Amino acid sequence: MSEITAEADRLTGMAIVRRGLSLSPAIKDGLGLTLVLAMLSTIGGSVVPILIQVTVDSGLGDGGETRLSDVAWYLAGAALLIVVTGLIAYWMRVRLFVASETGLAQMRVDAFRHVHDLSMLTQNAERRGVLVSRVTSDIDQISQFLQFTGIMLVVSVGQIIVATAIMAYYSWQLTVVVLVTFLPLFISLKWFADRLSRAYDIVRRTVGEMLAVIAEPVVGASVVRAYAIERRTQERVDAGIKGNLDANVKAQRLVAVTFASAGLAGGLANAGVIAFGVILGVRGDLSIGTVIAFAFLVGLLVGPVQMATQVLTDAQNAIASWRRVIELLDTPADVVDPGNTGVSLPGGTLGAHFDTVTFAYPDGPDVLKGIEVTIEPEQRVAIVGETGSGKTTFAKLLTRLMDPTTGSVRLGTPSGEWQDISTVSFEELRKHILMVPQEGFLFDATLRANLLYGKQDATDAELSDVINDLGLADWYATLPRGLDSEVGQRGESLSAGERQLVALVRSALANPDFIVLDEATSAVDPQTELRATRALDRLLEGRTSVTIAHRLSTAENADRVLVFDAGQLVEDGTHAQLVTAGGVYERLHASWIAQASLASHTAVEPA
Ligand SMILES: Nc1ncnc2c1ncn2[C@@H]1O[C@H](COP(=O)(O)OP(=O)(O)OP(=O)(O)O)[C@@H](O)[C@H]1O
Repeated sequence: MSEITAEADRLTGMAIVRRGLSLSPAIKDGLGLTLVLAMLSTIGGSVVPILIQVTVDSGLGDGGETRLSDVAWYLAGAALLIVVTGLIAYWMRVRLFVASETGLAQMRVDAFRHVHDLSMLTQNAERRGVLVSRVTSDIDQISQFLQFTGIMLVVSVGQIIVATAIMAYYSWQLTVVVLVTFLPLFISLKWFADRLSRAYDIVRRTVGEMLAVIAEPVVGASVVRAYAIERRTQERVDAGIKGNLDANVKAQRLVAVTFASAGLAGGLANAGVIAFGVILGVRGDLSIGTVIAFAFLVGLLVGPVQMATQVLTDAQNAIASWRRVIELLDTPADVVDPGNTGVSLPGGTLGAHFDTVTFAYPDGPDVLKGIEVTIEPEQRVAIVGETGSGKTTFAKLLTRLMDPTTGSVRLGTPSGEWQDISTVSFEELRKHILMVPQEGFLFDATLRANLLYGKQDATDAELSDVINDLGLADWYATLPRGLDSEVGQRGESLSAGERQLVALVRSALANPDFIVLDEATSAVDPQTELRATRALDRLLEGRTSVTIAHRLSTAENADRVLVFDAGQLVEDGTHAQLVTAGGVYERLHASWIAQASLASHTAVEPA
């Protein structure tokens, strides 16, 4: 049984980057050349101040002699250099973009597939949102880092090194002046980055909270209106928006401080350069061109320092995101698909055998204990039991949505072989056994597209045959646009009963030999109820079925009733045998009868 692993928690930042790159090898494709281009464009940009110096000095001329033709050449050279540097920067960005997007697209595909391989346990409701955000926003964060911040880091570091080297070549005294001015900022960068990172964490958290308080009343609009809680809802929304605004303002204040500090340091450095430059110039140690070039070189330091805190924060976020995606990819799939190595199931209608099956949810007690039972082919079995007795767990094990903790579940025929379902490929298994939920999930598409989830390549003729066989032709004829009707998000344009019918048609299209059904509990109108009962009867004909029964009639009409109590199979027989056996079933049956008579009594009572 696996939870999202914490293995990646132990990796250092660099190890995460290495692991991340090995999972998306396309990112590294041609990275060497891209880095060389990045360095070339940096050097190109840094050479401009040198050209300014030689242009100014030869323009003003040594000893009063002006060489205008040289100035023209230098200017032409500078223009050419700027154009070439621009082209190199463009080429570098395109290469970087293509490589990182290709690599990350692969990572998205891998992560998405892996989410599907995880068992229903790992993907339980509250984790689903987290899993989706790993595939989407976490990978976006890495992409942002690789395409912008990461290269900015390389370019910025390169720019600082090259600019400092050129400064040192011109004048070590002025270089010391500049570096001393920037030193306090360099030292405090990490402190700023940590504070900014924390501030952004709060921004992200408040974005989540804000979206939740906005989305909830939209989804539950009818409840908000029914109970007239618009004001309270609006107050919660306002508070959510305000929280996000405050967090953003706080984070942006920090950004503004770093920007202003770098600008201030640049201004001070330039003032120092001019002051000391004049002194050195007067002594004849420095030319005017060199002092002007220094001012430009100081400008080359300001940009990287202004961006440094942002770069460090983005780097931290990207590493955290990479860590989360790696954790997801490292989580072992606990229900493993044997794929091509899987065995086939025998032909003919299948039965099932539970061989001393025990099951416990992660860190929980055994919820199924030593279940030993054989279900014959074509048998109609009803499962009954109190809530929490283990009925759904039994059904999930039977369809391999989860694997038993101990023991095995097999499918086969009494005369043929029995195969452990963990050795059968998912594809083969789904051809034979299918779990029909109370209501199928509906996608925002046409009714036809939704039905075809049962069999993607079914023709229209096949589809209408199945609908006719289930006796549902009159139902879809009542829909305004027949099979082309749009069902809306999650099927909201259909009634609960119609959504049940969709689940039945899908399963009939899939045509398995064995159906495991969670009987619908939601009340529907009598006409749809009748249709659903008739369709279900036809669907189960000639098939083996196990139904989690919530209705009296289902248990009464079944060939066999299995009664669960606190994770144990306590009774096994027909309705007639069990209803007077003095056990759990007799008690349950009595309470069903009582409920049914209460319901009919209330129905005829005047209001
Ligand atoms: N995802 C889960 N994680 C942990 N425990 C679970 C999980 N799902 C079910 N259980 C526990 O396992 C036990 C059996 O649950 P199960 O859903 O199989 O019962 P059930 O008979 O189908 O109940 P119901 O009729 O209410 O659906 C219960 O105690 C339940 O709390």
